[in-house]
Amino acid sequence: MRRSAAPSQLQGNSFKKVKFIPPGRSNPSPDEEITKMSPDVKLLQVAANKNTFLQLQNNTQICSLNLPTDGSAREINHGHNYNGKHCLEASVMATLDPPHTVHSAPKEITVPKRQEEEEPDSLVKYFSVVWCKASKKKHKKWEGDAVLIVKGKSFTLKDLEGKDIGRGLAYKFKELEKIEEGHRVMIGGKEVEVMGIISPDDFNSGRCFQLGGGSLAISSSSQAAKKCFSNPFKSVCKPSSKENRPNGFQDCKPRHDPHAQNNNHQWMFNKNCSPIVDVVIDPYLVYHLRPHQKEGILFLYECVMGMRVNGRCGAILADEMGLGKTLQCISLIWTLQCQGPYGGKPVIKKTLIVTPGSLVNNWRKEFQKWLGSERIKIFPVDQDHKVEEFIKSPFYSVLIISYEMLLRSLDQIKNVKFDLLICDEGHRLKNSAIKTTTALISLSCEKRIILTGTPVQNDLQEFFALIDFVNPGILGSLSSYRKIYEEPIILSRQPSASEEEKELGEKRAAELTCLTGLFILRRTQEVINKYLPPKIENVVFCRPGALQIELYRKLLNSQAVRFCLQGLLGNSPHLICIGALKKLCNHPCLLFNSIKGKECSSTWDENEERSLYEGLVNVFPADYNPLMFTEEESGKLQVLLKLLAVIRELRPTEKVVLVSNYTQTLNILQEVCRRHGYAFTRLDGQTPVSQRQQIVDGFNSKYSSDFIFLLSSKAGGVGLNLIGGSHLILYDIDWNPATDIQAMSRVWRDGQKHPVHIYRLLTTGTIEEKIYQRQISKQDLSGAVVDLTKTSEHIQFSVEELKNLFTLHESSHCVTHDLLDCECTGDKDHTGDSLEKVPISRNCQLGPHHQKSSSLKPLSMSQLKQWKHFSGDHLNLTDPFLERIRENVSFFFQNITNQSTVI
Ligand SMILES: Nc1ncnc2c1ncn2[C@@H]1O[C@H](COP(=O)(O)OP(=O)(O)OP(=O)(O)O)[C@@H](O)[C@H]1O
Ligand SMILES: [Mg+2]
Repeated sequence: MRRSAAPSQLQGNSFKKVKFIPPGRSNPSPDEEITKMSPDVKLLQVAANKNTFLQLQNNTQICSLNLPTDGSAREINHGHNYNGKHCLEASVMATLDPPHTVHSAPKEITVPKRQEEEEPDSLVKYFSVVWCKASKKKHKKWEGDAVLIVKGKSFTLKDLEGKDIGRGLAYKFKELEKIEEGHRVMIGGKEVEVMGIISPDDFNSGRCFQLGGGSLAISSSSQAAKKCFSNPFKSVCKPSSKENRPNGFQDCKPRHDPHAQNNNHQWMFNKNCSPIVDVVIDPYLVYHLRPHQKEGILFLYECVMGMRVNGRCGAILADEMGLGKTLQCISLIWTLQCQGPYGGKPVIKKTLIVTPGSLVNNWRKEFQKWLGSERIKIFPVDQDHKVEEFIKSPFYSVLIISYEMLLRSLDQIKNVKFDLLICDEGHRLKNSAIKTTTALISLSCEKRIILTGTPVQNDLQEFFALIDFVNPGILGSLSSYRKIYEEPIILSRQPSASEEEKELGEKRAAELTCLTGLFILRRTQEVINKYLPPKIENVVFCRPGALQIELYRKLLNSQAVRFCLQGLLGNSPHLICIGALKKLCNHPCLLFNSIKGKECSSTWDENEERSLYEGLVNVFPADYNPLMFTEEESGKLQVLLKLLAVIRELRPTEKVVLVSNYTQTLNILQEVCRRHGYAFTRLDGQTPVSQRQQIVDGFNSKYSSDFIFLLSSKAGGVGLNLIGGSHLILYDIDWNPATDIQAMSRVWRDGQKHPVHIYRLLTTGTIEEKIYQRQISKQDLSGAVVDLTKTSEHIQFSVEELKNLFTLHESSHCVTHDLLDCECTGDKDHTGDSLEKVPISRNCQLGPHHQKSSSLKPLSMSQLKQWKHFSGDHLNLTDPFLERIRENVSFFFQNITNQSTVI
């Protein structure tokens, strides 16, 4: 029989194909490769083996990067530093349950119930097959590889993208048991020939689809990290034919020693057979590097050099905020720009760093901080420094540009040959359709790094986009990824999932984590905790003012709210109601402004906003002037003022970062600063990008007289260092815990000299408490919230939830505490069991075994219970700041991290 054009004939069947050869690259036959192995290369290996191979040394002065040329180097890299760890590290990123969209899962088998009962599970078998349309032709022209699942008496045929392409029933039971290679079956109009057996493990993990899908160039199994330096020829078998497989497929032996020295990297990158030299990081930098940063640089080096995944040069560094991703990249750039493993020749000449506009100058400053101005010539693009200048001058090696400017200068940038591309805050590339992503994809640079402090596995499709950006095609096409990974994983997380579906989903998730863990690294804040001062976090429940309560009641009685509670959510009136309540919590004058603004507006939506605001204006005093607002009208504002006063008094040299999500609220806070003579500076969405760094530097400077930094968290939170402030007050709460966490991370980071105090202000019994509960309750950590781009518009509310949201709890000191099932009455310091005893539960797209605690994760209810907590009436408050504000506070939660750190 001739099997012309069947893919299997060219490369062996799907699970026998050569591994580690990325799609698109030629896949030379093993024999060809072996004959190419020149004596020179062997000599070179000997030379290489004599080299002191590259390890991260404990000596802070020397940090050299490994070049994997022999087995020992392999062990150092992956046995010691990363083996298995990456799967673990990568897993830490995942935080959330599956997104709300539920995809229909591929149904493996549909067998009538009665049959299923008769057939034992052990009869599920998997085969790799080739298929073609049924015909009477003698010489078959096979059309493709596929996976055949035989369960009981039923067949399912899946193509290598995971799609069902055929189903069948019948066959006698005994015959089914005998299926082996060479066997032919007819399924749904297709003729199928069995090529080999697939182990359940290979099927469950999805590996049997990978290579044939033209996707993964990575070794199989959880040992992937270790194997990525193994011989690329190791899995090679001759195309299947009965002659050379006398004992059946499973006895098939590799033709070449899988443990032989790996020269693959050299084959690809050292064609001139240059001598191998150690790549050593500048001791000037090493002196400052933290251990996790040394590890991170080694990781980035291995990724961009194509050492972790053969021929793939992308990486995602997803360290939590403040871990010094910038310094790690600067070290990498400086190292690669000066040297390389082959003949010492530099690996890169030009680097492109794309970053949010507000951070262009931060990058410049960091380069200056760590390398001074002489070593490396960087070119930050701003109004006065255009890309043309960079292009014309051979002087500069690093171009730093904002995402917006990149789009405008794309044509010019495309003409420059960049060897390394770094995308800071790169989670924005999670949408492959947006212009920025397509622009960056169009750049030919192979070595790509995404930096992000935000977890990247919240949404499996966004995850795919990020992975596909750094290592294009590594997960195959989006459609095959969906079938093989996303759908089974999501399905397995549904409450209705069967055991089988759960197992499959978990295995696929584990496999995906392992594969991507080779080039994703995430470390949590804990690795730098020991370098940081203590952090005292407080959740402060502020009693609402009398006017606030009256207006709140009135709003809840409005027709608009009643409509919402009847489930009439057509034009999203609930969002308008929520917005009004939130404004009221910040200050009644904001609500007043909205009412007046709408009265004058011709676009006032008759049905919704009018019915919400009806009669409200009468609750305000007749001569109410929002510009003359008083501080007593808002519970939170009163607390804020007392807090500012006590900070000023007790810590006269310390500064405060005051955060709100709303510009209008910042206006009020600014007015309050003015009234009380507090010097302030402000950064919000309107602040020109060119001025942002200056404002930040000004505040951080010890010579600055500014006491307060007014920050709009959404506008400018990401990436900023505000270590000049040691008190951070979150004036309002966002639905999305990530926004708040981002803001909080601005002050508690490397370089902070003082103990950090964080105050989160919530109005007792109101919607703010509900949002907080939603943030921290496990159930609500689902897809919609932990992502900076998601807002309340993305959250679906049931009528029940709205009922709860639209309730004012006037008699409670703290509804959140009431919900904790805590026995205490809040009359003394109360802390539950030690925090360690409480399992920290995090929901993760990639499964339960990928969970790890982290200080930057949203709290869970059970964790909150472990915080010290007490009511405002508590007599002996030891914290002098809390003591001063207690009068307006009904309840406190407090947690101290790093209490023992000596600063
Ligand atoms: N080894 C170090 N020693 C001292 N300071 C350091 C070190 N590494 C980084 N820093 C400082 O820590 C601060 C935070 O670093 P960086 O801005 O790079 O964090 P990041 O990981 O990018 O965080 P984000 O996700 O918030 O952007 C910077 O001021 C940086 O200079
Ligand atoms: Mg950063």
